[in-house]
Amino acid sequence: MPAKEEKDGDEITNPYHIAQRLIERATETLELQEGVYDILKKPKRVMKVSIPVRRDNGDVVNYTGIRAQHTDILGPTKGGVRFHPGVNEDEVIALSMWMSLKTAIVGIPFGGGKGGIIVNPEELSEREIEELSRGFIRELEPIMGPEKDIPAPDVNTNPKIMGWMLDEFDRLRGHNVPGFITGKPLIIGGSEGRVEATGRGVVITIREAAKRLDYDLNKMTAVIQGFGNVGSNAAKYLEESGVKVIGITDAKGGVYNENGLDIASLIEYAKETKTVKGFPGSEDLSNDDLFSLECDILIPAALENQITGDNANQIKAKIVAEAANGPTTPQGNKLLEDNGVFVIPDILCNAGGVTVSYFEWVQNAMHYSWKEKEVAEKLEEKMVDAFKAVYDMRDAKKVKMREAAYLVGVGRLAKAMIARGWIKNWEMPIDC
Ligand SMILES: NC(=O)C1=CN([C@@H]2O[C@H](COP(=O)(O)OP(=O)(O)OC[C@H]3O[C@@H](n4cnc5c(N)ncnc54)[C@H](O)[C@@H]3O)[C@@H](O)[C@H]2O)C=CC1
Ligand SMILES: O=C(O)CCC(=O)C(=O)O
Repeated sequence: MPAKEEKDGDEITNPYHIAQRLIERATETLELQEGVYDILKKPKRVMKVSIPVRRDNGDVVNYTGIRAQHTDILGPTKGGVRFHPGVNEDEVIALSMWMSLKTAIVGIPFGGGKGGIIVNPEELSEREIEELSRGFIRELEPIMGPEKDIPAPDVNTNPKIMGWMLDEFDRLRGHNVPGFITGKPLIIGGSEGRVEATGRGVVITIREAAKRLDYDLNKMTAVIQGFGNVGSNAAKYLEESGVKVIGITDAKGGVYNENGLDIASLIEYAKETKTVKGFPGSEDLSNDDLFSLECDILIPAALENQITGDNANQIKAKIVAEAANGPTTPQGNKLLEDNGVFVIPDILCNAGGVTVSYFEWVQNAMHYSWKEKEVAEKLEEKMVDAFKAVYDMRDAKKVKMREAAYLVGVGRLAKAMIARGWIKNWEMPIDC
């Protein structure tokens, strides 16, 4: 369904429609030919596959996997694979569109891709998850590869799963292809700093925002929704930057401590118990209460559509840093902006992950590896430049950060279309 069928006042929660609307608006502001939106509004390719898995009890269950490749105009499509019962085609497409914009904003030579399997991994044994992961790659191998489409971790996937996926791909090709996947274990070509990269990048963008807004991080408090890869690393780097993290929730519950949670101990605790809930020395906290807590920084680091027309007015934070992809609906976003909240949009805020994935791919191509310090320095430079590009666009066009990010992302994709001869007789009206 085209995005235009929804009216402006409606609460739009379909991520595909949200992505389309924002891209369309950017193409209009940039006065691009309609053909540009026609290209960007849908993915270049979507492949849906069946993955039969023999369960431990002998039953066979046929799972559905999806891979969307939005555009490869800047390079091979790139993006994570999530395992979640809520995965659906529109969600995966939207996530692939956001990848295209994200890679353009940080200036790396990748297009946008994303994948998912409709499954609750908590219901599967480790052997079953391995079989499912290998099956996903077997089915999608024809459209993947280091110069075509490169997967990585996302919700409920991790380096161990990337290792299985790489092994399956290598067996199919008959030789080692380390650049096929990123976020893999170090011993088989992973990069130092990839596990931490998204959280680290989130905190760099918060620091850059605080500088511009003249806030002192040492006097700030933060709350985080989601304590997986991204949320836990964001918490760690926030604490290191002097921010007091007072509230955290995950899918099973939440914790609050007005004096600040001890993040290193909480990470250990959550590793053992698979949740932050019940962390000694803290009070219980619900997701609803997290959003309305008195704090300076709110970081949604879980799933889409968490900040909506229903709860955005309750948010007291001065900065919302979107570590998750698509955590805010358009209505929620409007309320945040009307209330003067500084939003660091997802396609900028969480771009640290794919940036270090790019460094991993480069190291694989060189058959060489960098030390963590070098990776962290390179990430710092990319994130600072990306933040500046978006912030400068915000000033130049007198728009909010989200719209500015879309103008930078779509503008750079349009520049590539000019360079490839897809658009003729047109010049960028702004520098991006
Ligand atoms: N892993 C990466 O490098 C990147 C991830 N992202 C995005 O960041 C977000 C989180 O991803 P990861 O940390 O990798 O996933 P993860 O699987 O490691 O962690 C997800 C966390 O969200 C929590 N969660 C799930 N549903 C929830 C709910 N309804 N309420 C509260 N918490 C809930 C889970 O309990 C878990 O703590 C996703 O939107 C993902 O697309 C974005 C860029 C890169
Ligand atoms: O590291 C990557 O390639 C992709 C990470 C990702 O899925 C994302 O940025 O949403």
